[in-house]
Amino acid sequence: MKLPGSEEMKAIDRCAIEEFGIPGVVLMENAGTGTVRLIEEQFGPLAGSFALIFIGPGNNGGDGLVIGRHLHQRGCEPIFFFLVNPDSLSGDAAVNLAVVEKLRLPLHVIDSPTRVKTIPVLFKQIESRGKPCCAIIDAIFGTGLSRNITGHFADTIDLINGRSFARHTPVIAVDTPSGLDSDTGKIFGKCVKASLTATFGCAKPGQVMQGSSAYTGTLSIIDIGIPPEVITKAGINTSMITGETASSWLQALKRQANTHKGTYGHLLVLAGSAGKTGAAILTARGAQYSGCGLVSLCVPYDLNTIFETSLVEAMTVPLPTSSSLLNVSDLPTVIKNLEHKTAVVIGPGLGTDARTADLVLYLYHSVKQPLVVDADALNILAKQADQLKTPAGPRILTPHPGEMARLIGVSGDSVQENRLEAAKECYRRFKRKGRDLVIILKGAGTLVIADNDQVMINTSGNPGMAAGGMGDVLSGMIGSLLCQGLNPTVAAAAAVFLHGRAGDELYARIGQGFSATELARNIPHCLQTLLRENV
Ligand SMILES: NC(=O)C1=CN([C@@H]2O[C@H](COP(=O)(O)OP(=O)(O)OC[C@H]3O[C@@H](n4cnc5c(N)ncnc54)[C@H](O)[C@@H]3O)[C@@H](O)[C@H]2O)[C@H](O)CC1
Ligand SMILES: [K+]
Repeated sequence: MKLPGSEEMKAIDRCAIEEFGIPGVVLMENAGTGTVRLIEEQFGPLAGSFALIFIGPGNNGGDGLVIGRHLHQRGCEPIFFFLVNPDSLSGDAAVNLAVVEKLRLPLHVIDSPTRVKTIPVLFKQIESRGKPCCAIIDAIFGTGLSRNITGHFADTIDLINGRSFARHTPVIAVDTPSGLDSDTGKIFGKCVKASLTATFGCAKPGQVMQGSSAYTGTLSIIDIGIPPEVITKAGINTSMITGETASSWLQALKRQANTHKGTYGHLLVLAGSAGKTGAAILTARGAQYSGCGLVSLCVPYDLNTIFETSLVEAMTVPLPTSSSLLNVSDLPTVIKNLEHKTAVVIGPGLGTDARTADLVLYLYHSVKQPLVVDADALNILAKQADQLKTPAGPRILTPHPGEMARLIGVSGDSVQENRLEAAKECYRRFKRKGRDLVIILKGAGTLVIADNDQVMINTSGNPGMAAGGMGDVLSGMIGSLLCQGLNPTVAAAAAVFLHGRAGDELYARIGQGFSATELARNIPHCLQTLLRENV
Protein backbone atom coordinates (compact mmCIF):
# COMPACT_ATOMS: atom_id res chain seq x y z
CA MET A 1 0.00 0.00 0.00
CA LYS A 2 1.61 3.23 -1.21
CA LEU A 3 2.36 6.16 1.14
CA PRO A 4 2.68 9.39 -0.89
CA GLY A 5 4.20 12.41 0.81
CA SER A 6 2.58 15.85 0.60
CA GLU A 7 4.30 16.87 -2.66
CA GLU A 8 3.48 13.47 -4.20
CA MET A 9 -0.14 13.89 -3.08
CA LYS A 10 -0.28 17.29 -4.77
CA ALA A 11 1.09 15.72 -7.97
CA ILE A 12 -1.53 12.97 -7.74
CA ASP A 13 -4.24 15.62 -7.33
CA ARG A 14 -2.94 17.56 -10.33
CA CYS A 15 -2.68 14.41 -12.45
CA ALA A 16 -6.23 13.28 -11.59
CA ILE A 17 -7.58 16.75 -12.42
CA GLU A 18 -5.44 17.83 -15.37
CA GLU A 19 -4.54 14.56 -17.11
CA PHE A 20 -7.59 12.47 -16.32
CA GLY A 21 -10.11 15.31 -16.26
CA ILE A 22 -11.62 14.62 -12.85
CA PRO A 23 -12.67 18.06 -11.51
CA GLY A 24 -11.09 18.93 -8.16
CA VAL A 25 -14.51 19.79 -6.81
CA VAL A 26 -15.57 16.19 -7.51
CA LEU A 27 -12.60 14.89 -5.51
CA MET A 28 -13.55 17.29 -2.71
CA GLU A 29 -17.18 16.14 -2.84
CA ASN A 30 -16.07 12.50 -2.65
CA ALA A 31 -13.78 13.35 0.27
CA GLY A 32 -16.67 14.94 2.13
CA THR A 33 -19.30 12.28 1.47
CA GLY A 34 -16.81 9.51 2.23
CA THR A 35 -15.99 11.10 5.57
CA VAL A 36 -19.65 11.49 6.54
CA ARG A 37 -20.32 7.86 5.62
CA LEU A 38 -17.39 6.82 7.82
CA ILE A 39 -18.67 8.91 10.75
CA GLU A 40 -22.09 7.26 10.44
CA GLU A 41 -20.51 3.79 10.28
CA GLN A 42 -18.34 4.44 13.32
CA PHE A 43 -20.65 6.51 15.54
CA GLY A 44 -24.20 5.70 14.42
CA PRO A 45 -27.08 7.83 13.04
CA LEU A 46 -26.50 11.58 12.94
CA ALA A 47 -30.05 12.98 12.72
CA GLY A 48 -31.07 15.23 15.58
CA SER A 49 -27.53 16.14 16.60
CA PHE A 50 -25.06 18.92 15.78
CA ALA A 51 -21.38 18.95 14.85
CA LEU A 52 -18.65 21.57 15.31
CA ILE A 53 -16.62 21.97 12.11
CA PHE A 54 -13.35 23.93 12.24
CA ILE A 55 -12.50 25.36 8.81
CA GLY A 56 -8.96 26.32 7.78
CA PRO A 57 -7.60 28.44 4.92
CA GLY A 58 -7.13 25.80 2.23
CA ASN A 59 -8.78 22.84 0.58
CA ASN A 60 -8.78 20.92 3.84
CA GLY A 61 -11.26 23.56 4.93
CA GLY A 62 -13.10 22.97 1.67
CA ASP A 63 -13.49 19.32 2.61
CA GLY A 64 -14.93 20.47 5.93
CA LEU A 65 -17.56 22.55 4.12
CA VAL A 66 -18.64 19.52 2.06
CA ILE A 67 -18.78 17.43 5.24
CA GLY A 68 -20.98 20.05 6.91
CA ARG A 69 -23.35 20.17 3.95
CA HIS A 70 -23.79 16.38 3.96
CA LEU A 71 -24.28 16.31 7.72
CA HIS A 72 -27.02 18.86 7.12
CA GLN A 73 -28.52 16.49 4.51
CA ARG A 74 -28.68 13.87 7.23
CA GLY A 75 -30.39 16.03 9.80
CA CYS A 76 -27.25 16.91 11.74
CA GLU A 77 -26.74 20.66 12.22
CA PRO A 78 -23.25 21.80 11.13
CA ILE A 79 -21.78 24.67 13.16
CA PHE A 80 -18.91 26.12 11.13
CA PHE A 81 -16.03 27.88 12.92
CA PHE A 82 -13.96 29.70 10.28
CA LEU A 83 -10.38 30.30 11.43
CA VAL A 84 -9.91 32.69 8.50
CA ASN A 85 -12.10 35.27 6.85
CA PRO A 86 -14.49 33.19 4.68
CA ASP A 87 -13.91 35.57 1.79
CA SER A 88 -10.26 34.51 1.72
CA LEU A 89 -11.16 30.98 0.60
CA SER A 90 -10.40 30.23 -3.03
CA GLY A 91 -10.87 27.53 -5.66
CA ASP A 92 -12.91 24.46 -4.78
CA ALA A 93 -13.18 25.61 -1.16
CA ALA A 94 -14.81 28.87 -2.30
CA VAL A 95 -17.22 26.92 -4.52
CA ASN A 96 -18.38 24.98 -1.50
CA LEU A 97 -18.51 28.08 0.68
CA ALA A 98 -20.99 29.61 -1.78
CA VAL A 99 -23.26 26.57 -1.44
CA VAL A 100 -23.06 26.70 2.37
CA GLU A 101 -23.96 30.41 2.29
CA LYS A 102 -26.93 29.79 -0.06
CA LEU A 103 -28.14 27.13 2.40
CA ARG A 104 -27.76 29.73 5.16
CA LEU A 105 -25.91 27.24 7.38
CA PRO A 106 -24.63 28.83 10.61
CA LEU A 107 -21.05 30.04 10.59
CA HIS A 108 -18.86 31.89 13.06
CA VAL A 109 -15.60 33.65 12.25
CA ILE A 110 -12.99 32.73 14.86
CA ASP A 111 -9.95 34.55 13.48
CA SER A 112 -8.36 35.81 16.69
CA PRO A 113 -7.35 34.46 20.11
CA THR A 114 -10.12 36.54 21.68
CA ARG A 115 -12.73 34.90 19.49
CA VAL A 116 -11.34 31.44 20.23
CA LYS A 117 -12.20 32.11 23.87
CA THR A 118 -15.87 32.55 22.92
CA ILE A 119 -16.18 28.97 21.57
CA PRO A 120 -17.08 27.29 24.92
CA VAL A 121 -19.87 29.86 25.44
CA LEU A 122 -21.12 29.38 21.87
CA PHE A 123 -21.06 25.63 22.45
CA LYS A 124 -23.16 25.93 25.62
CA GLN A 125 -25.71 28.07 23.78
CA ILE A 126 -26.03 25.51 20.99
CA GLU A 127 -26.13 22.57 23.41
CA SER A 128 -28.89 24.29 25.43
CA ARG A 129 -31.22 23.64 22.50
CA GLY A 130 -31.20 19.99 23.60
CA LYS A 131 -29.35 18.36 20.71
CA PRO A 132 -26.24 16.24 21.39
CA CYS A 133 -22.93 17.03 19.72
CA CYS A 134 -22.07 14.04 17.53
CA ALA A 135 -18.63 15.09 16.29
CA ILE A 136 -15.90 17.72 16.32
CA ILE A 137 -14.47 17.97 12.80
CA ASP A 138 -10.88 19.14 12.27
CA ALA A 139 -10.75 20.64 8.78
CA ILE A 140 -8.10 23.25 9.65
CA PHE A 141 -4.97 21.97 7.89
CA GLY A 142 -4.22 19.00 5.71
CA THR A 143 -1.20 18.18 3.57
CA GLY A 144 -0.62 21.86 2.87
CA LEU A 145 0.61 22.59 6.38
CA SER A 146 4.14 23.87 5.96
CA ARG A 147 5.23 25.61 9.16
CA ASN A 148 4.66 25.67 12.90
CA ILE A 149 1.13 26.49 13.97
CA THR A 150 0.84 29.70 15.98
CA GLY A 151 -1.64 32.34 17.09
CA HIS A 152 -5.35 31.61 17.12
CA PHE A 153 -4.77 28.45 15.06
CA ALA A 154 -2.67 27.11 17.94
CA ASP A 155 -5.20 28.32 20.52
CA THR A 156 -7.96 26.50 18.65
CA ILE A 157 -6.00 23.24 18.65
CA ASP A 158 -5.33 23.63 22.36
CA LEU A 159 -9.05 24.20 22.86
CA ILE A 160 -10.00 21.10 20.87
CA ASN A 161 -7.49 18.91 22.71
CA GLY A 162 -8.11 20.35 26.18
CA ARG A 163 -11.77 21.27 25.91
CA SER A 164 -13.95 21.24 29.02
CA PHE A 165 -17.05 20.67 26.88
CA ALA A 166 -18.07 17.61 24.83
CA ARG A 167 -15.26 15.61 26.40
CA HIS A 168 -16.59 12.33 25.00
CA THR A 169 -17.46 13.60 21.57
CA PRO A 170 -15.15 12.07 18.92
CA VAL A 171 -12.72 14.35 17.11
CA ILE A 172 -12.56 13.51 13.42
CA ALA A 173 -9.45 14.68 11.53
CA VAL A 174 -10.08 15.50 7.87
CA ASP A 175 -7.32 13.98 5.73
CA THR A 176 -4.80 14.33 8.56
CA PRO A 177 -4.75 15.74 12.10
CA SER A 178 -3.96 19.48 11.88
CA GLY A 179 -0.37 19.87 12.99
CA LEU A 180 0.96 16.49 11.89
CA ASP A 181 3.66 16.62 9.22
CA SER A 182 2.32 14.23 6.58
CA ASP A 183 5.84 13.40 5.43
CA THR A 184 7.76 12.77 8.66
CA GLY A 185 5.20 12.37 11.46
CA LYS A 186 6.78 15.32 13.28
CA ILE A 187 4.50 17.88 14.89
CA PHE A 188 4.37 21.50 13.67
CA GLY A 189 4.25 22.88 17.21
CA LYS A 190 0.68 21.78 17.97
CA CYS A 191 -1.43 18.91 16.72
CA VAL A 192 -5.04 17.86 17.03
CA LYS A 193 -5.51 14.57 18.88
CA ALA A 194 -8.18 12.80 16.86
CA SER A 195 -10.20 9.67 17.61
CA LEU A 196 -10.48 8.98 13.90
CA THR A 197 -8.67 10.24 10.81
CA ALA A 198 -10.37 10.01 7.41
CA THR A 199 -7.46 10.30 4.98
CA PHE A 200 -8.02 10.70 1.25
CA GLY A 201 -6.71 8.48 -1.53
CA CYS A 202 -3.75 7.01 0.35
CA ALA A 203 -2.33 7.06 3.86
CA LYS A 204 0.71 9.35 4.22
CA PRO A 205 4.12 8.34 5.65
CA GLY A 206 3.81 10.69 8.63
CA GLN A 207 0.53 9.06 9.64
CA VAL A 208 2.10 5.62 10.19
CA MET A 209 5.35 6.74 11.81
CA GLN A 210 6.29 6.02 15.42
CA GLY A 211 3.94 7.84 17.79
CA SER A 212 1.60 9.20 15.09
CA SER A 213 -1.33 7.07 16.23
CA ALA A 214 -1.58 9.31 19.31
CA TYR A 215 -2.75 12.02 16.89
CA THR A 216 -4.46 10.10 14.09
CA GLY A 217 -6.45 7.75 16.28
CA THR A 218 -7.92 5.10 13.99
CA LEU A 219 -6.68 5.77 10.46
CA SER A 220 -9.19 5.09 7.70
CA ILE A 221 -8.45 5.56 3.99
CA ILE A 222 -11.30 7.09 1.98
CA ASP A 223 -11.50 6.32 -1.75
CA ILE A 224 -12.19 9.69 -3.39
CA GLY A 225 -12.16 8.41 -6.96
CA ILE A 226 -8.49 8.80 -7.85
CA PRO A 227 -7.85 6.17 -10.56
CA PRO A 228 -5.19 3.56 -9.58
CA GLU A 229 -3.37 4.49 -12.81
CA VAL A 230 -2.71 7.92 -11.26
CA ILE A 231 -1.17 6.37 -8.13
CA THR A 232 0.98 4.03 -10.23
CA LYS A 233 2.07 6.90 -12.51
CA ALA A 234 3.17 8.89 -9.46
CA GLY A 235 6.01 6.39 -8.87
CA ILE A 236 5.73 6.56 -5.09
CA ASN A 237 8.58 4.76 -3.38
CA THR A 238 7.25 4.75 0.18
CA SER A 239 4.81 2.03 1.15
CA MET A 240 3.32 0.21 4.13
CA ILE A 241 4.19 -3.37 5.04
CA THR A 242 0.76 -4.80 5.71
CA GLY A 243 -0.46 -8.31 6.42
CA GLU A 244 -1.54 -8.52 2.80
CA THR A 245 1.89 -7.66 1.42
CA ALA A 246 3.73 -9.86 3.93
CA SER A 247 1.36 -12.74 3.23
CA SER A 248 2.04 -12.50 -0.50
CA TRP A 249 5.79 -12.47 0.08
CA LEU A 250 5.66 -15.39 2.51
CA GLN A 251 3.82 -17.64 0.08
CA ALA A 252 7.29 -18.45 -1.21
CA LEU A 253 7.93 -20.34 2.06
CA LYS A 254 5.13 -22.83 1.38
CA ARG A 255 6.68 -26.29 1.46
CA GLN A 256 6.55 -28.82 -1.36
CA ALA A 257 6.35 -32.55 -0.54
CA ASN A 258 9.62 -33.68 -2.11
CA THR A 259 11.92 -31.41 -0.12
CA HIS A 260 14.47 -31.89 2.65
CA LYS A 261 16.27 -29.72 5.22
CA GLY A 262 18.89 -28.74 2.65
CA THR A 263 16.13 -27.16 0.56
CA TYR A 264 15.63 -24.53 3.24
CA GLY A 265 19.19 -23.36 3.51
CA HIS A 266 21.96 -23.35 6.07
CA LEU A 267 22.47 -20.26 8.21
CA LEU A 268 25.77 -19.45 9.89
CA VAL A 269 25.47 -17.36 13.05
CA LEU A 270 28.49 -15.51 14.49
CA ALA A 271 27.31 -14.28 17.85
CA GLY A 272 27.64 -14.54 21.60
CA SER A 273 30.31 -13.84 24.17
CA ALA A 274 30.71 -14.43 27.91
CA GLY A 275 27.54 -13.17 29.60
CA LYS A 276 25.76 -12.68 26.28
CA THR A 277 25.23 -16.24 25.03
CA GLY A 278 21.47 -15.67 25.20
CA ALA A 279 21.57 -13.28 22.26
CA ALA A 280 23.15 -15.92 20.04
CA ILE A 281 20.71 -18.56 21.26
CA LEU A 282 17.74 -16.29 20.47
CA THR A 283 19.13 -15.59 17.00
CA ALA A 284 19.34 -19.32 16.34
CA ARG A 285 15.81 -19.85 17.67
CA GLY A 286 14.46 -17.04 15.51
CA ALA A 287 15.99 -18.80 12.50
CA GLN A 288 14.77 -22.24 13.45
CA TYR A 289 11.18 -21.23 14.26
CA SER A 290 10.87 -19.35 10.97
CA GLY A 291 11.79 -22.45 8.99
CA CYS A 292 15.53 -22.41 8.33
CA GLY A 293 16.75 -25.84 7.20
CA LEU A 294 19.99 -25.88 9.22
CA VAL A 295 21.58 -23.49 11.69
CA SER A 296 25.24 -23.48 12.74
CA LEU A 297 26.91 -21.14 15.21
CA CYS A 298 30.58 -20.22 15.45
CA VAL A 299 31.03 -19.68 19.17
CA PRO A 300 33.85 -19.06 21.68
CA TYR A 301 35.41 -22.38 22.69
CA ASP A 302 34.85 -22.01 26.43
CA LEU A 303 31.14 -21.23 25.92
CA ASN A 304 30.39 -24.13 23.62
CA THR A 305 28.77 -26.34 26.27
CA ILE A 306 26.22 -23.61 26.99
CA PHE A 307 25.21 -23.55 23.33
CA GLU A 308 25.16 -27.31 22.90
CA THR A 309 22.88 -27.74 25.89
CA SER A 310 20.63 -24.81 24.93
CA LEU A 311 20.29 -25.49 21.22
CA VAL A 312 19.52 -29.11 20.50
CA GLU A 313 18.72 -28.71 16.78
CA ALA A 314 21.54 -26.28 15.94
CA MET A 315 25.16 -27.24 15.34
CA THR A 316 28.06 -25.39 16.96
CA VAL A 317 31.63 -24.72 15.85
CA PRO A 318 33.74 -24.05 18.98
CA LEU A 319 36.45 -21.62 17.79
CA PRO A 320 39.74 -22.97 19.18
CA THR A 321 41.48 -19.72 20.11
CA SER A 322 38.34 -17.74 21.02
CA SER A 323 37.92 -18.36 24.72
CA SER A 324 35.16 -15.99 25.85
CA LEU A 325 34.70 -13.85 22.72
CA LEU A 326 35.08 -14.29 18.95
CA ASN A 327 38.70 -13.60 18.03
CA VAL A 328 40.09 -12.75 14.60
CA SER A 329 42.76 -15.42 15.27
CA ASP A 330 40.05 -17.95 14.41
CA LEU A 331 39.40 -16.38 11.02
CA PRO A 332 40.63 -19.50 9.10
CA THR A 333 38.09 -21.67 10.96
CA VAL A 334 35.31 -19.16 10.31
CA ILE A 335 36.20 -18.93 6.63
CA LYS A 336 36.12 -22.72 6.35
CA ASN A 337 32.67 -22.75 7.97
CA LEU A 338 31.37 -20.16 5.55
CA GLU A 339 31.54 -22.76 2.83
CA HIS A 340 28.11 -24.15 1.76
CA LYS A 341 26.27 -21.62 3.89
CA THR A 342 23.30 -19.77 2.37
CA ALA A 343 23.35 -16.67 4.57
CA VAL A 344 25.14 -15.30 7.62
CA VAL A 345 24.14 -13.33 10.73
CA ILE A 346 26.80 -11.51 12.72
CA GLY A 347 26.54 -9.39 15.83
CA PRO A 348 24.12 -10.42 18.58
CA GLY A 349 25.95 -10.51 21.91
CA LEU A 350 29.36 -10.28 20.20
CA GLY A 351 30.88 -7.51 22.29
CA THR A 352 33.16 -4.88 20.74
CA ASP A 353 36.59 -6.11 21.77
CA ALA A 354 39.30 -5.14 19.25
CA ARG A 355 39.95 -8.80 18.37
CA THR A 356 36.27 -9.27 17.60
CA ALA A 357 36.16 -5.99 15.70
CA ASP A 358 38.92 -7.11 13.34
CA LEU A 359 36.95 -10.28 12.60
CA VAL A 360 33.71 -8.34 11.98
CA LEU A 361 35.34 -5.85 9.62
CA TYR A 362 37.05 -8.59 7.63
CA LEU A 363 33.83 -10.56 7.27
CA TYR A 364 31.75 -7.45 6.48
CA HIS A 365 33.97 -6.95 3.42
CA SER A 366 34.66 -10.55 2.41
CA VAL A 367 31.50 -12.62 3.00
CA LYS A 368 29.91 -13.30 -0.37
CA GLN A 369 26.61 -14.53 1.03
CA PRO A 370 23.88 -12.15 2.23
CA LEU A 371 25.08 -10.90 5.62
CA VAL A 372 22.76 -9.63 8.38
CA VAL A 373 24.69 -7.17 10.55
CA ASP A 374 23.10 -6.62 13.97
CA ALA A 375 23.82 -5.31 17.46
CA ASP A 376 27.53 -5.11 18.40
CA ALA A 377 28.65 -5.70 14.81
CA LEU A 378 26.84 -2.46 13.95
CA ASN A 379 28.62 -0.65 16.77
CA ILE A 380 31.91 -1.94 15.35
CA LEU A 381 30.97 -0.79 11.83
CA ALA A 382 29.99 2.62 13.19
CA LYS A 383 33.58 3.26 14.24
CA GLN A 384 34.77 2.64 10.67
CA ALA A 385 31.73 4.03 8.81
CA ASP A 386 33.78 6.27 6.50
CA GLN A 387 36.50 3.72 5.72
CA LEU A 388 34.30 0.85 4.60
CA LYS A 389 34.92 -0.43 1.09
CA THR A 390 32.51 -2.28 -1.21
CA PRO A 391 31.43 -5.54 0.49
CA ALA A 392 31.53 -8.85 -1.36
CA GLY A 393 27.81 -9.49 -1.09
CA PRO A 394 24.39 -8.15 -0.01
CA ARG A 395 24.24 -6.48 3.41
CA ILE A 396 21.25 -6.02 5.77
CA LEU A 397 21.87 -3.64 8.67
CA THR A 398 19.38 -3.82 11.55
CA PRO A 399 20.01 -0.93 13.96
CA HIS A 400 17.78 0.15 16.79
CA PRO A 401 17.71 3.97 17.29
CA GLY A 402 20.83 4.01 19.51
CA GLU A 403 22.84 1.94 17.04
CA MET A 404 21.52 4.11 14.20
CA ALA A 405 22.72 7.20 16.06
CA ARG A 406 26.23 5.75 16.22
CA LEU A 407 26.14 4.66 12.57
CA ILE A 408 25.34 8.16 11.28
CA GLY A 409 27.04 10.17 14.05
CA VAL A 410 24.03 11.94 15.58
CA SER A 411 22.13 11.77 18.87
CA GLY A 412 19.50 9.14 19.60
CA ASP A 413 16.90 11.89 20.01
CA SER A 414 17.54 13.27 16.55
CA VAL A 415 17.13 9.79 15.07
CA GLN A 416 13.75 9.49 16.74
CA GLU A 417 12.73 13.01 15.72
CA ASN A 418 13.11 12.14 12.06
CA ARG A 419 13.40 8.40 11.66
CA LEU A 420 12.83 8.49 7.94
CA GLU A 421 15.69 10.93 7.33
CA ALA A 422 18.01 9.00 9.66
CA ALA A 423 17.34 5.74 7.83
CA LYS A 424 17.89 7.42 4.44
CA GLU A 425 21.17 8.96 5.68
CA CYS A 426 22.35 5.56 6.86
CA TYR A 427 21.44 4.08 3.49
CA ARG A 428 23.39 6.80 1.68
CA ARG A 429 26.46 6.24 3.89
CA PHE A 430 26.63 2.47 3.53
CA LYS A 431 25.31 1.99 0.00
CA ARG A 432 28.03 0.82 -2.39
CA LYS A 433 27.63 0.54 -6.15
CA GLY A 434 26.48 -2.86 -7.33
CA ARG A 435 25.71 -4.23 -3.86
CA ASP A 436 22.26 -4.82 -2.40
CA LEU A 437 21.84 -2.90 0.85
CA VAL A 438 18.87 -2.94 3.20
CA ILE A 439 18.61 -0.74 6.30
CA ILE A 440 16.11 -1.67 9.01
CA LEU A 441 15.52 1.04 11.61
CA LYS A 442 13.78 -0.82 14.40
CA GLY A 443 11.20 0.66 16.77
CA ALA A 444 7.47 1.40 16.60
CA GLY A 445 6.77 1.70 12.86
CA THR A 446 10.01 -0.09 11.88
CA LEU A 447 11.41 1.36 8.65
CA VAL A 448 12.90 -0.77 5.89
CA ILE A 449 14.93 1.05 3.25
CA ALA A 450 16.14 -0.96 0.28
CA ASP A 451 17.71 -0.41 -3.12
CA ASN A 452 16.51 2.56 -5.26
CA ASP A 453 15.53 4.27 -2.01
CA GLN A 454 12.40 2.14 -1.64
CA VAL A 455 11.05 2.92 1.85
CA MET A 456 8.66 0.58 3.66
CA ILE A 457 6.99 1.30 7.01
CA ASN A 458 5.95 -1.68 9.08
CA THR A 459 2.42 -1.79 10.53
CA SER A 460 2.80 -4.72 12.95
CA GLY A 461 4.37 -4.71 16.42
CA ASN A 462 3.48 -3.30 19.82
CA PRO A 463 4.99 -1.89 23.05
CA GLY A 464 5.00 -5.38 24.58
CA MET A 465 8.00 -6.06 22.36
CA ALA A 466 10.13 -3.42 24.09
CA ALA A 467 12.20 -6.06 25.85
CA GLY A 468 15.66 -7.57 25.52
CA GLY A 469 16.25 -10.22 22.91
CA MET A 470 13.51 -9.25 20.45
CA GLY A 471 16.10 -7.88 18.01
CA ASP A 472 18.20 -11.03 18.29
CA VAL A 473 15.19 -13.12 17.26
CA LEU A 474 14.55 -10.78 14.31
CA SER A 475 18.12 -11.11 13.04
CA GLY A 476 17.73 -14.90 12.98
CA MET A 477 14.38 -14.59 11.19
CA ILE A 478 15.91 -12.42 8.46
CA GLY A 479 18.75 -14.92 8.04
CA SER A 480 16.21 -17.74 7.85
CA LEU A 481 14.12 -16.06 5.14
CA LEU A 482 17.30 -15.40 3.16
CA CYS A 483 18.13 -19.12 3.50
CA GLN A 484 14.68 -19.98 2.16
CA GLY A 485 15.22 -18.02 -0.99
CA LEU A 486 13.73 -14.57 -0.39
CA ASN A 487 15.83 -11.70 -1.72
CA PRO A 488 17.37 -9.30 0.82
CA THR A 489 14.66 -6.64 0.53
CA VAL A 490 11.74 -9.06 0.80
CA ALA A 491 13.45 -11.17 3.47
CA ALA A 492 13.97 -8.07 5.60
CA ALA A 493 10.48 -6.62 5.12
CA ALA A 494 8.64 -9.94 5.51
CA ALA A 495 10.67 -10.85 8.61
CA VAL A 496 9.97 -7.45 10.16
CA PHE A 497 6.22 -7.89 9.65
CA LEU A 498 6.19 -11.54 10.79
CA HIS A 499 8.21 -10.62 13.89
CA GLY A 500 5.79 -7.83 14.79
CA ARG A 501 2.73 -9.95 14.06
CA ALA A 502 4.06 -12.75 16.29
CA GLY A 503 4.36 -10.13 19.02
CA ASP A 504 0.87 -8.78 18.29
CA GLU A 505 -0.70 -12.20 18.75
CA LEU A 506 1.01 -12.57 22.15
CA TYR A 507 0.12 -9.00 23.16
CA ALA A 508 -3.54 -9.66 22.35
CA ARG A 509 -3.52 -12.98 24.17
CA ILE A 510 -1.43 -12.30 27.31
CA GLY A 511 -0.69 -8.57 27.33
CA GLN A 512 2.80 -7.19 27.95
CA GLY A 513 5.58 -9.12 29.70
CA PHE A 514 6.09 -11.88 27.12
CA SER A 515 9.69 -12.85 26.37
CA ALA A 516 11.70 -12.99 23.17
CA THR A 517 11.74 -16.77 23.60
CA GLU A 518 7.92 -16.83 23.64
CA LEU A 519 7.81 -14.59 20.59
CA ALA A 520 10.13 -16.93 18.70
CA ARG A 521 7.97 -19.88 19.72
CA ASN A 522 4.90 -18.12 18.33
CA ILE A 523 6.39 -17.60 14.86
CA PRO A 524 5.20 -20.91 13.32
CA HIS A 525 1.56 -20.28 14.25
CA CYS A 526 1.77 -16.71 13.00
CA LEU A 527 3.40 -17.82 9.75
CA GLN A 528 0.70 -20.42 9.24
CA THR A 529 -2.00 -17.76 9.61
CA LEU A 530 -0.30 -15.44 7.15
CA LEU A 531 0.19 -18.24 4.64
CA ARG A 532 -3.54 -18.96 4.82
CA GLU A 533 -4.52 -15.26 4.45
CA ASN A 534 -3.32 -15.03 0.89
CA VAL A 535 -5.30 -17.90 -0.46
N1 LIG B 1 -6.31 14.12 -3.53
C1 LIG B 1 -6.53 14.54 -2.31
O1 LIG B 1 -5.95 14.03 -1.35
C2 LIG B 1 -7.45 15.68 -2.08
C3 LIG B 1 -7.19 16.47 -0.99
N2 LIG B 1 -7.96 17.52 -0.68
C4 LIG B 1 -7.73 18.28 0.52
O2 LIG B 1 -6.81 19.29 0.20
C5 LIG B 1 -5.88 19.36 1.29
C6 LIG B 1 -4.65 20.07 0.84
O3 LIG B 1 -5.14 21.37 0.53
P1 LIG B 1 -4.16 22.63 0.58
O4 LIG B 1 -4.99 23.82 0.26
O5 LIG B 1 -2.98 22.37 -0.24
O6 LIG B 1 -3.62 22.72 2.06
P2 LIG B 1 -4.38 22.79 3.43
O7 LIG B 1 -5.84 22.74 3.25
O8 LIG B 1 -3.71 21.83 4.30
O9 LIG B 1 -4.11 24.29 3.97
C7 LIG B 1 -2.88 24.78 3.96
C8 LIG B 1 -3.09 26.27 3.85
O10 LIG B 1 -2.74 26.82 5.08
C9 LIG B 1 -1.60 27.66 4.93
N3 LIG B 1 -0.69 27.28 6.02
C10 LIG B 1 0.27 26.32 6.01
N4 LIG B 1 0.86 26.26 7.21
C11 LIG B 1 0.24 27.17 8.00
C12 LIG B 1 0.39 27.59 9.34
N5 LIG B 1 1.29 27.00 10.14
N6 LIG B 1 -0.39 28.58 9.82
C13 LIG B 1 -1.31 29.16 9.01
N7 LIG B 1 -1.53 28.82 7.72
C14 LIG B 1 -0.75 27.83 7.23
C15 LIG B 1 -1.05 27.36 3.56
O11 LIG B 1 -0.55 28.52 3.02
C16 LIG B 1 -2.25 26.84 2.79
O12 LIG B 1 -2.93 27.90 2.22
C17 LIG B 1 -5.73 17.94 1.68
O13 LIG B 1 -5.16 17.78 2.94
C18 LIG B 1 -7.15 17.45 1.62
O14 LIG B 1 -7.83 17.73 2.82
C19 LIG B 1 -8.98 17.92 -1.64
O15 LIG B 1 -9.98 18.60 -1.05
C20 LIG B 1 -9.61 16.72 -2.28
C21 LIG B 1 -8.57 15.91 -2.98
K1 LIG C 1 -7.26 18.32 9.24
